[in-house]
Amino acid sequence: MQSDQFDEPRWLPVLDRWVQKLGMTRALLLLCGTVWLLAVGMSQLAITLMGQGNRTIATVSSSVCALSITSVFGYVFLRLVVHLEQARKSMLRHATQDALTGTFNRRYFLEQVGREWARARRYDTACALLLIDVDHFKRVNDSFGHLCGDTVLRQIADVSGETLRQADVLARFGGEEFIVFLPHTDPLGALDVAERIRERVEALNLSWNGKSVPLSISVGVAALGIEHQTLDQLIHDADEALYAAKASGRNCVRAGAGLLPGRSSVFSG
Ligand SMILES: Nc1nc2c(ncn2[C@@H]2O[C@H](COP(=O)(O)OP(=O)(O)OP(=O)(O)O)[C@@H](O)[C@H]2O)c(=O)[nH]1
Repeated sequence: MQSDQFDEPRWLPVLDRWVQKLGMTRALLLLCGTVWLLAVGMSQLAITLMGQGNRTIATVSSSVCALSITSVFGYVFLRLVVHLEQARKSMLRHATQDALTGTFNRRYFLEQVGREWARARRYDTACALLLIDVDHFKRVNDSFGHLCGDTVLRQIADVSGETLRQADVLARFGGEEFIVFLPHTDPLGALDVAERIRERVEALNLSWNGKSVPLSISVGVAALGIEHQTLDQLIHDADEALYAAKASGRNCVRAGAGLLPGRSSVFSG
């Protein structure tokens, strides 16, 4: 997970307040006037100190003053650019990521996958969806505390992320629920990915204050078919499959109706 802390120059809020108070035009005029007076004053001082009337000294001292002032302004400008870029990245993270797990958030998932899903439908390519839900998560929170619960969510996000391909999209869909979009993946491939994630979560072996935390997930799988007119319908199928996984005793993978006609659509833990 990335931190939202960034190195904000301390003078930036002061500068901001100052510009707000005076208005941009007046602040700029005041700044230019001060810099100009400073430049003239410094070069005059240098000329007086180093010998009056000497043209070479005057030229050198004015150049030194101009260079120092340019350096200060260059520094301020560069820090502003760096700060703006950090702020932009931080805003982007807030808009797209879940703060706890570092996965994408629900809003970004629906936006991003909405486009990919439409493309898959349009060009008739395979794609699938997984809904992952932590089993008895309330018990984990109640027995080990919310900090442990948060760690569980992070670990499940990490394990899922490590199992997926780069083109797959993983997001936190709700409290203890994750969603995965698998582009160019047929039903068998999707079941395989779901089962691998389930196995890896089961093997996590997390202990909290010396006690082992029982961990498992249930996964519902749905794959794009002609009956899916909207992304919501695909999600709904995955949700029904997840419900079936919970009803079958949890810690297992279930496929949506009609995903694999004529085959067993069950993987069990
Ligand atoms: N630690 C932590 N807990 C959360 C977070 N978001 C949701 N929860 C908790 O997740 C729990 C979900 O509980 P339930 O919906 O009853 O589900 P469950 O206990 O996992 O039961 P099943 O899904 O049926 O296996 C609730 O206790 C929520 O408070 C979070 O960000 N951190």
